[in-house]
Amino acid sequence: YNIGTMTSSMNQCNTVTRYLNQSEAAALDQDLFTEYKFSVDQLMELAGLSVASAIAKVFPPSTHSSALIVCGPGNNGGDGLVAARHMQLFGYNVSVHYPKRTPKPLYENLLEQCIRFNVNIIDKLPDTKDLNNEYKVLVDALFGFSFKPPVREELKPALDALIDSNLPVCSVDIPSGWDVEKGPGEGRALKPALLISLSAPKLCAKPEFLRNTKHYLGGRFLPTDILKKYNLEIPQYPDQEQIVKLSC
Ligand SMILES: NC(=O)C1=CN([C@@H]2O[C@H](COP(=O)(O)OP(=O)(O)OC[C@H]3O[C@@H](n4cnc5c(N)ncnc54)[C@H](O)[C@@H]3O)[C@@H](O)[C@H]2O)[C@@H](O)CC1
Ligand SMILES: [K+]
Repeated sequence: YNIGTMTSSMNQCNTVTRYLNQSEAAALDQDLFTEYKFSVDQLMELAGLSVASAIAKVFPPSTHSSALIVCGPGNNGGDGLVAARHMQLFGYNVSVHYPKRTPKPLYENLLEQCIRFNVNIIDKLPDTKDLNNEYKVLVDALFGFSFKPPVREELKPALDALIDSNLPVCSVDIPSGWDVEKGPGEGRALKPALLISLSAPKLCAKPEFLRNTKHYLGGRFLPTDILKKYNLEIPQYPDQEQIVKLSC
């Protein structure tokens, strides 16, 4: 009896049965802002903190000291800027590449905070060989649930750098370049080593698309009524942690 209990708790698998489609992800986001009166800054801070926490769990600073975060123009990029600051506090040596900057106070302030926390801002990405030599882990904060493929020319070099590198890539919410509902598609696609789904997993995070990808859930801010409204059952977060491991 005792052994059985132990085995089953050791093999415990956290799985989800419901995945959000693209319009549900956007609608849930809107509900949090309009009905629950959250500001973007609040949710982005929690999202970015959970991203940094999952990365530190899987690729800790003791073995993966030097990290490069590639940030896109939307809120996914904002999550990356927040994660950059927390990772710096966790002991990483963090660099940020932020090629298309959105001129809004939220992003400008997050970038300024990065600079003040000694995050290194790099305007030009090194070639693949130098990238592989200079960093230990990459963070993909290019596109989130609002992305529609194919990627436009202006951000293609940033996505290509993530795809071409042989470093582990940690994707924020959606592996960039993937269809939010249909996954990586045919041909050349990013293969993240780690995906951190935020608030609830989207369809592209189904296990069939994540065969060699570790999967965590973060963004611990969903009220019970939202879970009910969207028919979501998410695993329980352990204790006070910001993240919960999905899959076995
Ligand atoms: N409710 C949640 O779970 C929360 C989500 N957050 C983050 O917000 C993300 C969604 O943010 P947004 O809605 O701002 O959008 P995204 O960050 O997903 O991307 C939108 C940006 O990408 C550009 N873009 C879209 N398709 C493109 C293409 N084919 N080629 C080049 N550029 C393209 C758009 O012009 C826009 O600037 C989520 O994935 C998550 O990371 C968090 O910040 C806060 C809370
Ligand atoms: K991403």
